[in-house]
This record gives sequence, C-alpha cells and structure tokens, in this order.
Amino acid sequence: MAEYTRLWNCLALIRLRNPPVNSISTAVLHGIKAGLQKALTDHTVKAIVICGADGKFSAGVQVCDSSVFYNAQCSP
Ligand SMILES: CCC/C=C/C(=O)SCCNC(=O)CCNC(=O)[C@H](O)C(C)(C)COP(=O)([O-])OP(=O)([O-])OC[C@H]1O[C@@H](n2cnc3c(N)ncnc32)[C@H](O)[C@@H]1OP(=O)([O-])[O-]
Repeated sequence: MAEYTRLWNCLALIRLRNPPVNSISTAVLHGIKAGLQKALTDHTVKAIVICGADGKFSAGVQVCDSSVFYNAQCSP
C-alpha cells in the first residue's frame, strides 16, 4: 500500500509500505496514484515527497506480480 499524509506548510507525503522492501505491486501502484490525485486536488500542496517505510525506499517492481507491468504501461 501507499499512505498519503498532508504534512506541514505546502508538503504532502506518500509513503510506500510493502514489506520487506517496499516493492511496487499493483496495490502500491494504485496507492501512489490515489495519493497523487489527493495531492493534485489540494491546491495548497506545492511539493510531494515519496519515501519508503522502515528506512528503505523501494526495491522497484515486485517480482512475481506481472500485472504491475500492464498497469504501469496502460493506466492513464
Ligand atoms: C514497468 C516497470 C519497470 C520496473 C523496473 C524496475 O523496477 S528495475 C528494479 C528491479 N529491482 C531490483 O533490481 C532490486 C532487486 N533486489 C535487491 O537488489 C535486493 O533484494 C535489495 C537490495 C532490495 C535488498 O537486499 P537485502 O540483502 O537487504 O535483502 P534480500 O535480497 O535478502 O531480500 C529481502 C527480501 O525481499 C525480497 N525482495 C527483494 N526485492 C524484491 C522485489 N523487487 N520484489 C519482491 N520481493 C523482493 C526478497 O525476495 C527477500 O524476501 P524473503 O526471501 O525474505 O521472503
């Protein structure tokens, strides 16, 4: 999943959370998209920070989740 948090001032945070290495699954991809949509509809947000939970950013695409390739390439 990806958690959206409205931070102080003009910042929004999207935190990737998919243990153990915050890989990008279809669910994480949808969470990122939902977070970006929230940030874009909040006109006070001027910058979006994307980070990973538990001190790691991300190991990239989640191996064994072939649908993530389709979603990454085909979703608007
Ligand atoms: C269209 C999209 C194009 C995308 C392109 C890309 O993403 S390019 C980038 C492509 N990505 C890469 O090239 C990164 C490949 N991964 C790495 O280089 C290393 O695993 C590491 C540096 C992230 C962590 O090293 P470390 O020595 O600290 O730990 P460790 O190695 O022992 O792994 C711990 C656990 O994590 C698991 N796991 C790891 N990666 C993935 C994953 N992607 N997915 C799922 N799981 C993953 C691993 O199986 C293991 O699980 P277990 O056995 O405990 O159940």
